[in-house]
Amino acid sequence: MDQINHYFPSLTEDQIQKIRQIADLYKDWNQKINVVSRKDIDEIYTRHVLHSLAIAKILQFNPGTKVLDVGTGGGFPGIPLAIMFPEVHFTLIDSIGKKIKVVDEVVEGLQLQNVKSVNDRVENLDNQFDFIVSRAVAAMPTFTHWVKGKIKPKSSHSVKNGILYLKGGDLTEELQGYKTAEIFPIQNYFEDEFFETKKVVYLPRKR
Ligand SMILES: C[S@@+](CC[C@H](N)C(=O)[O-])C[C@H]1O[C@@H](n2cnc3c(N)ncnc32)[C@H](O)[C@@H]1O
Repeated sequence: MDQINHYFPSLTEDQIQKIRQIADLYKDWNQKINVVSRKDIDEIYTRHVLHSLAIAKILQFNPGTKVLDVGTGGGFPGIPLAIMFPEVHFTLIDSIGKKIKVVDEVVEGLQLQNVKSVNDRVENLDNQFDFIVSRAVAAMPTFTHWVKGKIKPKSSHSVKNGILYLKGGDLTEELQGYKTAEIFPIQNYFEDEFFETKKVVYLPRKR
């Protein structure tokens, strides 16, 4: 928790309060529906909250931006990002109903007004978004196939709309064929060995 304050000094008292509540809410819900591994729940601020917020180090979403979190599970990276950007509209989608139940309970517990949840496969969504965020869902070729056509062409940001994906390890092979991909090592932003191999992959929308 202290780490989060340190890396994001401009958080308001309300945002800090909400982030503080996260551990209790997940510890409680995780006993009923397992969405976070046991080892990770003790390190929820580093492994889930801070990891999710790495995306905020790459891009500050403008107010009014529409962001889709694909395969959100229990709400990562969507929930921490929704706390960080209260004026941005987040849609969190997962194909497993009980995971979305946890998302709904956490959203209610934190009184987040900017989060909508959807229990479906992303392929079935018709809407378009400015950005798609995700972590640990599918290899990039499968993922980009699933979300094809779901990113709006016009951007209000200084960069093109696109995908911000949290990935680990050597991505050389997986990202072959994605010439416009940019890779941001998270250890450049947060000093914790957990982030040693972790990256944010930014994939701008293709024309
Ligand atoms: C390994 S979990 C990751 C959960 C979360 N993103 C995290 O990092 O904690 C992958 C999630 O993706 C969901 N998922 C897989 N394929 C999906 C699809 N096509 N549409 C929506 N959700 C999907 C699964 O149900 C699962 O909850």
